[in-house]
Formats: sequence, C-alpha cells, structure tokens
Amino acid sequence: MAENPSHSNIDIESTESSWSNLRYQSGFGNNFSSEAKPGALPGDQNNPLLCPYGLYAEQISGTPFTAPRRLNQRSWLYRIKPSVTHEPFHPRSPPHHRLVGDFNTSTSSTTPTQLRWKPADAPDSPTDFVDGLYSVCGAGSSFLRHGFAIHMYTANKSMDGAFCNADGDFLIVPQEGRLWITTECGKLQVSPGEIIVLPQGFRFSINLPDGPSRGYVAEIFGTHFQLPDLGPIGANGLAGERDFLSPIAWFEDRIHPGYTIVQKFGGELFTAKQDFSPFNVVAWHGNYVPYKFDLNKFCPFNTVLIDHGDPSINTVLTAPTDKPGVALLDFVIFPPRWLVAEHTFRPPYYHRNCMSEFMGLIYGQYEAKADGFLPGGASLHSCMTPHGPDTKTYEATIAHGEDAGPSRIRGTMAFMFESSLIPRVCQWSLESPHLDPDYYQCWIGLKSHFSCNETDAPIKGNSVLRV
Ligand SMILES: O=C(O)Cc1cc(O)ccc1O
Ligand SMILES: [Fe+2]
Repeated sequence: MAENPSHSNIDIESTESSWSNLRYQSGFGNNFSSEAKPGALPGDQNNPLLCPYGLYAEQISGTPFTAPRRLNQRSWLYRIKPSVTHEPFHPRSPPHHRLVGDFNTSTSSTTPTQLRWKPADAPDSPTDFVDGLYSVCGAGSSFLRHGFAIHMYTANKSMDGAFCNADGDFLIVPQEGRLWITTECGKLQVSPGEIIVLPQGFRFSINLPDGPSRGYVAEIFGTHFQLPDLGPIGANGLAGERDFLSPIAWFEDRIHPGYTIVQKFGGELFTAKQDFSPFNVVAWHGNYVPYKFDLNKFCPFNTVLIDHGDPSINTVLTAPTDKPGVALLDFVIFPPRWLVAEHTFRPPYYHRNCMSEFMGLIYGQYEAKADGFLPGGASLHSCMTPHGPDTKTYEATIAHGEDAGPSRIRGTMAFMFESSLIPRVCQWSLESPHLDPDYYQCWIGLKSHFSCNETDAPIKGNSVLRV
C-alpha cells in the first residue's frame, strides 16, 4: 500500500483553538460511529474483504466475546496500518519503579491508620504523564482481572510516543493543567473539573498545554464503569447520559521512524517501536470508547428535611463486582449544592465504613476539613478506620446552632474513590515527604460534651418537631 508523506486531516500544529473547539459525540454506552473521511466506515459488514480507502479492519474487545449483550463492549477501528505492525516488546529502559499492577506483600504494605498527603510539587526535570505517574495504593491484581489501583501524577512535559494500558481502565481526574489527549478514536480536551475514562487497551498520548500538571487516576481491573441505578430517584438525575462525550474520528497518516508505544502490562512497562503514528484510525464504530464528563453537569439530589444522606447519592460512575450493590470502585463527588437540613449536623457524620475511602480535592475546600486537606492532596481511610469532620469543622458547626438556614456550598469539588477491597499502600507513599504525620491531630481536640444530666449539657439534645 502506498504511504503518503506526513499529513493530517486537521492542522498538524496542536493549536489552542483546534483543541478548544473539538467536536464530540454525546451519550453513555451508545454504539457510536464516526468517520474522518466520507464513506470510510463499511456500511454492511464489519470486516469486508477490502475496506473503503484500502483501510485495515481491527476489532478492540473490552469484554470477552461471550459477555452478555448488555455488558458486551467492543469497537471496530478502520486504520491505515493495523496495530500489530511493530517490532517486539522489550522491558522499558529505564524501568518505571513506582507502578504496581499486583498488590501483594512484595509490592505494598498495609495499615489501618488514617493517611493524608499534602499536594505533590511539580517535577524539577522534564517529566511526561507516564514518567510522572505513580501508584499510591490498591488491591487485587491485574493478572487475576480483579482489583484496582489508585495512582497520582505530576508532569510538565508532553508525551512523545503513545501509552497503552493492558491492565485496566483509567479514570483520570486532572487537578491542575488541561490534558490534550489524542486517542485512537480521536481527540479530547480534558480540563480540571472534568474527568476522562480511557478504557483498557486504547493507545493514547497526552499533551500538556498548561505546563505543570497534576491529578489522580483510578484504574480498575477486569470490569468497566457503569452509571449507577437511580432507584427511587426516578429516570433523571446525577450524571446524565447525554453529558458524556466521546471523540469523533481523527487520524494522521504519518511516517514516523522509531515511534514508541509504551505498554503497561501487569504493572510493568514495555516498549515497542513502529514506523508510523498509531493515531491512524480513519473511521470507527462501536460502544468501547474513551469518554469525558464535566463534573459541573452533575445534578445532585440530597436531603430536604433532616439528616445527612450517605455519599452514595453523589455517585457519578460505578465499577461493579459480581455481588449486587458491592462496588469494586465507586467514583463519588462532593459538588457545590444547597444544604437545608433542619436540626441536623450537616457535615459528613463520624463513621467507620466496611468500604475503603480514598479522597482527593480538585478545588476549593472540603466540607469536613477546615485545614490540611488541600487541592491536589489526598487522604485514605481504609476499611473500618474511624474518620469524620475535623475538630474545627465540628466546633464551627455546633457554634452555628439550630438556625443555620439554607446555606450554599460553592466553589469546591472533592471526590472519593470508594472500594469494597481493602487497599494496600505503596512503600513510597508511606515514606513520602508529603505524608502528613500529624493528620490524627485534627481529631484529637474533639472534646467530650457529655453530661449525665441533659439540662446541664453544654450542647442540648434537640427535640425533633416536624411541622
Ligand atoms: O469520609 C468522607 O469525608 C466521605 C464521606 C462523606 C459523607 O458526606 C458521608 C460519608 C463519607 O464517608
Ligand atoms: Fe468517609
């Protein structure tokens, strides 16, 4: 097949306006289709003997061929050369020492202590998304197709080659700096306040138009994210299908000697060389596809009379296990909203949870922590580890008293990755200079307000009067 010299179907320069004005396809779990050249998508079948424009047909399967139809995910890519056209994989040199795909006693340790990390600094040498990615904690194994990993990244340089994660799906939560992400299905711009899901196996490359960038990544092994059921909420609310955006086909027909594909496989990195850009998909169709979501489009539901609802009400996406209602990983947010509950302690309650909770803060201040939980920072409260509002939040809430009236949480976006598996923590995260050794102090000042005689108690119990 004749190969054209380097050309693409939009500006080869990654200009601000071309990335900011990208078009997307809307919907969650749809069978999308997109062609960057008219007629590039075979109309009547998936793999004709000869595809339009002399393209190769290639399927990417995100579920076993035999998965039930409602769960089955796959896409057909029509590309200039098939992905297989590359030299053998070799362990990447130098190896990446801070990625884990199998959480066991040799890769990680365990602690029930409340952990909190201050935000990491920007790298002091050129670092791209792959080099800047490091595992914080996780459970299970990518080999056994059950488990999750939580990573964070700090980077300041665009990627030269492409990355492919054979282990699981990435849910990326950028906290600082936009991501310009080229995928085999097309391009997406993802800003802090938005998230992107890059499913297992897709090749992608990340450019950093804003320089130093930072964020969080949840990786799930062996399953994919779904929208939560809405139950009695009804047919609408929380994250709406139409607010999920997938790319439109974009390709470059570029000869590129020495192009490097980095493949994460069992938590280790391998590289393979090829002589062309992997972003050579002229048309595609299917339901296995990267997508992004703007967290500010989330439609929260909440208490309108009494008590603090469980945070599951703010689930954006859930990765299920085989047990009904038991998540491998829930992605939950704490978005701006009205608080109106009467005679109720409105911040998160004190609690111990059989699920484990990793939290991050994209911007603003989290409602349970007056100090110390900063944008770009993180916390981990594992299975049955007690936690809740810090002393300052508790005292301020009580001082406000009964007549708090409606109040609006503004200008903040915190989130939680919540798992039924118990995370093991990577050694470098336990030894990190950003780990806050005094985290426990935020609760130590909680005083006893107990008095045997109700009338003497400095804080009086309220008699619930509903009118
Ligand atoms: O621990 C946290 O801050 C997360 C959380 C928030 C909430 O509103 C209720 C329970 C919960 O675990
Ligand atoms: Fe919690």
